[in-house]
Amino acid sequence: MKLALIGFGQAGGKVVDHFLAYDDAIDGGFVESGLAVNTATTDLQGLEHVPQSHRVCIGQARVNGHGVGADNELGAEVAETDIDEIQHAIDRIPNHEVDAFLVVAGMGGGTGSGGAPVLAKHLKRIYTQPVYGLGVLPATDEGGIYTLNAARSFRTFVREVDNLLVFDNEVWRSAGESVEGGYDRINREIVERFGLLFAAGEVGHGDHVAESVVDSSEIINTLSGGGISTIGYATETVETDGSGLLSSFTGSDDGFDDGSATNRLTSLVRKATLGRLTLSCDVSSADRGLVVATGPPRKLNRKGVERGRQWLEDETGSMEIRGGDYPITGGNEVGAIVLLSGVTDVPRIDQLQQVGIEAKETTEEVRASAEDEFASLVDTGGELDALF
Ligand SMILES: Nc1nc2c(ncn2[C@@H]2O[C@H](COP(=O)(O)OP(=O)(O)OP(=O)(O)O)[C@@H](O)[C@H]2O)c(=O)[nH]1
Repeated sequence: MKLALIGFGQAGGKVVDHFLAYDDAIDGGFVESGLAVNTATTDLQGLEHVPQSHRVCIGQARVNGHGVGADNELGAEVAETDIDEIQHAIDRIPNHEVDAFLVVAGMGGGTGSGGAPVLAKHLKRIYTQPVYGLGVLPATDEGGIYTLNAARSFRTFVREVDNLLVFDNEVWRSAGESVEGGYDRINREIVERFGLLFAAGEVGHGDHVAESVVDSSEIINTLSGGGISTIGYATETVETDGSGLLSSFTGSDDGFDDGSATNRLTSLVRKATLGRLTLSCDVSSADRGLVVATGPPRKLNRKGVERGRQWLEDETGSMEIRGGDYPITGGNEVGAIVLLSGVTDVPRIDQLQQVGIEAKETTEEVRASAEDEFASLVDTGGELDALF
């Protein structure tokens, strides 16, 4: 499916930059346009693939190109004030070619976490296409302000988008990795999972007609109904060097074995679902799901996808599990992407919400005690007045 990608803030911009590179590398055709919006000019300058004309610096009057320093209320304010500038850049996207918008942002900073929900709300008012969010959660040791920003912004972002796809930095970090090196690797993991999913819905890709190609309406239907989504992905290397010539005459295989293809796909679907998800959750709490088998067309079969799909139906107890293929010629990996949508049992989000509630209570306590102090000062003032 064709996406208009809009990266908000530093993390958002970098992830969109990676999406553009990935789309090119796999010839995916799922990116219609990629934009980056930021309050910091240096972040915008650091991008490699987003065209200059698609980089929008907002909040110049307030922060003069220096970022909002993790103040997400300020991030939201400047996004509201400068929404016309962002719209101006979006106007250059051929809107009729776009199946959906995807607003990408780190939830822990100021610009993206404040601005992304504002932009999503605006887009939903203007366009008829779905508006999805891709929210990156901060790692837990990044500091209180990041967690607090994420806790506040998450609720708003979920409310404003048609579905919030989530990626949790905490789960994907590796010990001993530099921050920058780590982000580069993590960003590749992000775009591989979400990119393959969206590329799968881009009908007409490649020259092979799969048994049951996933199309964009299946992705849209799985995401519709709102809430939050997570993705699992697993791959296996396969032999692809059978003799093509003879097999094309005999109709026999080039190493293709229906039974083992079925088994392979079924176990890949299990691995993808039960392995590391972009956001950990209780799989049985998913409301809807989509299974996509990727890889060389001759290694994919309908039965394997169907078995995997049925297994996921049993795991989730949901009747809304869809399935299909995304054939990729030339590779030697078979994979399964599992999209779980409308998940509700997510410990990480409960933890974030708890932080949000505690922060609100602390703020209220601080305010109440400040008011008490002020009142007692006024009282004392009254008593003092009476003395004179
Ligand atoms: N996955 C990933 N996360 C990132 C990356 N860069 C920053 N982050 C995360 O994003 C959060 C910080 O958000 P940023 O996008 O840097 O901040 P911002 O939206 O630009 O806001 P300000 O810097 O406050 O103006 C932190 O939780 C980081 O862990 C990245 O390239 N990839």
